[in-house]
Amino acid sequence: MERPGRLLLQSELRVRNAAYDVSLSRSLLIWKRRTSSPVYHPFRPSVCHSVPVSEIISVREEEEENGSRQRDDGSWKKIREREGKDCRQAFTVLYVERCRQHRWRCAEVTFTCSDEAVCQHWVSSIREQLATSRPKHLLVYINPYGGKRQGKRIYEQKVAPLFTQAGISTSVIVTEYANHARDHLKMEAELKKFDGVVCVGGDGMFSEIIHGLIWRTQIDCGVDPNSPEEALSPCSLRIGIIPAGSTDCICFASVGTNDPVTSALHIIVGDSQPLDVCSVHHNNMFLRYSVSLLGYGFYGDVLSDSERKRWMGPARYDFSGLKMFLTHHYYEGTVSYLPAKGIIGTPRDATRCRSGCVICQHNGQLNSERSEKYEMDEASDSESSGEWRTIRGKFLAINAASMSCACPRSPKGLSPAAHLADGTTDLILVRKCSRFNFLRHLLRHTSKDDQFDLTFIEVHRVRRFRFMPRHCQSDSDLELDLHENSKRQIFSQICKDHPACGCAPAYSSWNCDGEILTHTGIDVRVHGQLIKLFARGIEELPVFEDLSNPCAI
Ligand SMILES: CCCCCCCCCCCCC/C=C/[C@@H](O)[C@H](COP(=O)(O)O)NC(C)=O
Ligand SMILES: Nc1ncnc2c1ncn2[C@@H]1O[C@H](COP(=O)(O)OP(=O)(O)O)[C@@H](O)[C@H]1O
Ligand SMILES: [Ca+2]
Repeated sequence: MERPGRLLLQSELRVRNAAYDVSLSRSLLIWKRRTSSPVYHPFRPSVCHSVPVSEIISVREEEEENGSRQRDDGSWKKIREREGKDCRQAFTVLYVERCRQHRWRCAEVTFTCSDEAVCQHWVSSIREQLATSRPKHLLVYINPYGGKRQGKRIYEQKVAPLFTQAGISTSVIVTEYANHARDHLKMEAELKKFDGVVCVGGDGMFSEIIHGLIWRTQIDCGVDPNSPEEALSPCSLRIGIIPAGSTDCICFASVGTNDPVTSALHIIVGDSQPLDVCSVHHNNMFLRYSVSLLGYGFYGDVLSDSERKRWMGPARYDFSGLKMFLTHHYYEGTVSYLPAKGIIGTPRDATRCRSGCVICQHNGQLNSERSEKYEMDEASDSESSGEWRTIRGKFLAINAASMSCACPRSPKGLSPAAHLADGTTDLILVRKCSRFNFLRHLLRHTSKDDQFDLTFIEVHRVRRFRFMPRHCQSDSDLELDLHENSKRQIFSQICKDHPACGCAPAYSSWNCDGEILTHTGIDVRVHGQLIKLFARGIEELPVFEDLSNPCAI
């Protein structure tokens, strides 16, 4: 915990009729009960509280008459003047309180003082400290059809009242069709008016938002977003995620919980968490961006199958997951990758990406130095330097996790040691194995056991990778792709008719943050810290009482 630093203000104020010494510094608000005797009272409620200024949600003035509080609106003032009653001034501070499992809630404390000037001085001093990195105007997109179709209700009931309380103004767009938010951000939105964008929906909706925002940023900065070699310009607007989808793994992996109120509070206090973004190309043609999972084979098949079962809601993933596990298809192809050099951390170490992650800071710094060098010496990272490695084989799944991909289904995620902002992605190859072994691997996502500690799994931390399915010898041959796909449809029909024939389809599809990609041969590149979220990474849970507690000073 932070030390209080130089005091800006100190007064004796009352909280629920007890006297408190209240102090404000740039970093902390502390209220400490004045005790007449130094004797410890075990049954008295806690006597000293402190709140980091960065976690104060808002402050509002109240007025109090003979102990009964009333909001400070004009009508009350008139009554007071007319009747000339004995009034005391009060103000309420709303602040973040931590609950179980990384959840945040809004708590409040009301201070009363006899002097109006003192009260106003307190209110204005606290407000002054809240300024800087907090958003004032937000552009909100709601997907009314995501998850359990509760997006609009969640926003209106749980989030909008908090934004109002914090003095944030909003422009709200309820989307009317898929890609509405993306296209609005790309072409129409007056981004200069806003300090951030809020996405109410799931991973698919978040994907729309980043596609709009990244595209728009490149156009505004004169960068060609189609080129796989170009260094993309980072987006300045932060994005807040109010989880209202089916998996919500981007929210879960960056906040630690899928809770709309917690997300709203991270937005209000102006948190900032950089995030890596992968660009996905096919033959130098831009396809999509990905921030969480890019999965071929198992996760691609689960997604394709589940899209037809949207009516089931989030349960469609369990249904399709079981079905694709039983189907047990494998796919042949070639994976090549460029291992991340000079970084600290590996996909199999015990460190976890947490709030203020030093690995993200170190590797992020390294990336920005590298990209400066890269601009001077364009060939430094290319194939010509011969660092690429190639693996040919039969795979049940090929997954690239740019972040842990933790979600309620798997609280540690697809790659538990992956980092939000280290400029790398963890490439996980699951080779063809028995159903029993694949089940062991899958089940380990939900237990403490290491899901990579199996002979048919390998995992590499990479900056770039490519995949080429076996049947696609010349990757440029789109016609062949189409031809093979129609062949595949015929085969799958035959396979349905003759379930025992055992032949597997040649192609799966890529699951790119919950969207299906139309091409199978892809070239993926990580762009370190390209976007920023209103989040701070998962907070380490406190182990024991902090010795540097300012109340102890
Ligand atoms: C037999 C026991 C199996 C347990 C396996 C648990 C592994 C779960 C790992 C899930 C990783 C999810 C990564 C996130 C993907 C989302 O982008 C995507 C889309 O999410 P959305 O519907 O937009 O919220 N969801 C899925 C399931 O593909
Ligand atoms: N108004 C809309 N109507 C239909 N689809 C939409 C609408 N708005 C967004 N979408 C699309 O819905 C898909 C799923 O959204 P998402 O919020 O991720 O929910 P889920 O987590 O349930 O998949 C996304 O691909 C998004 O592009
Ligand atoms: Ca990463």
